Amino acid sequence: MTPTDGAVTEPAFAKINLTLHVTGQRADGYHLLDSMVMFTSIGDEITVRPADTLRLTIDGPFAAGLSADDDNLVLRAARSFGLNHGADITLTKRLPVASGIGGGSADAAATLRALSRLWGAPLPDLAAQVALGADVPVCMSAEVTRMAGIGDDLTHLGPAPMLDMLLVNPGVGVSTRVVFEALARKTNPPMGDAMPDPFDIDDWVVWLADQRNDLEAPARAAAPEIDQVLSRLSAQQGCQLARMSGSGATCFAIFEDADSRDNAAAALRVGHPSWWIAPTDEAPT
Ligand SMILES: C[C@@](CO)(OP(=O)(O)O)[C@H](O)COP(=O)(O)OP(=O)(O)OC[C@H]1O[C@@H](n2ccc(N)nc2=O)[C@H](O)[C@@H]1O
Ligand SMILES: Nc1ncnc2c1ncn2[C@@H]1O[C@H](COP(=O)(O)OP(=O)(O)O)[C@@H](O)[C@H]1O
Repeated sequence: MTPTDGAVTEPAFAKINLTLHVTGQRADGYHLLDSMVMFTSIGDEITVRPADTLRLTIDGPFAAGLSADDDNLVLRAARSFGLNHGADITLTKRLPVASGIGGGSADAAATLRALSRLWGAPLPDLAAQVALGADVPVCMSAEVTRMAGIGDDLTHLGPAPMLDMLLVNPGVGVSTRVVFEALARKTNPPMGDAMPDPFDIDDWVVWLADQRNDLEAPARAAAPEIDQVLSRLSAQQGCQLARMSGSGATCFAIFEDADSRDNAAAALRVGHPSWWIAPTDEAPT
């Protein structure tokens, strides 16, 4: 890539639901959420270049799990501008597919940002973003965000605290729709109003210990491997908290420091060569 080929690159950071409280269900079946969302520095990447027609190429370690057909969220995002413009789009897929860390939604959001810059066009509105995926609006920014409604009511809370995080996926794809449908009780308490000190990770850990992911139980029933991931993560030295993100199956753990996180990653890789194990930290904002 040369700086003169007109390329625009946007990161599609992994989305982590630090909490995910399901507080109700709408008449159309969509669930109401109260979720604390943050982003990590690991993620997919979208690059767009000027072209006459729309084309998508996928590379990266998880490229084989996806096809570049019209249903790909990247191409759906491009068409949502309602313009007949072309672009050569490259998606570098580093996140496992259907894994509770918003890969598809983050890709769609990054595509919207990149094409808005390339085409000089305004971003599609909130309704158009939600139509791509309920998680697309929150993925438009990398800030810590309290997400309510079905994903369309956002309160941005600023940059994430500095933290040392390990993401682990047991290599099992989980359907978001199936997990929501299997949730036994649809009305559960929201997070409450007391919030942690935004810059104090110890305060976050104490606060998170009192919060929940209501989708963890149905996801664990669908994919029992999640039990093993959570118990292995919790047993690692320096692990302060381990929990599932989104509808699973990716779990995250917050570690005391980068050394204990990296030691845990090395230990888990030995016992579980097929797991996706990604040491990471907070996304830049
Ligand atoms: C559960 C969450 C939490 O952040 O994340 P992931 O597990 O997908 O990462 C999201 O709400 C997922 O958002 P997203 O993956 O964009 O969902 P969509 O494509 O719009 O919907 C997928 C399926 O989940 C259900 N769904 C989604 C969002 C929501 N608030 N209520 C729902 O019931 C929908 O009914 C649909 O059948
Ligand atoms: N660019 C994309 N990246 C990931 N998944 C995509 C993409 N385009 C379409 N999909 C489809 O969207 C579904 C949800 O994927 P994903 O967003 O990764 O799930 P999750 O939000 O649970 O991590 C998958 O079944 C996948 O086939």
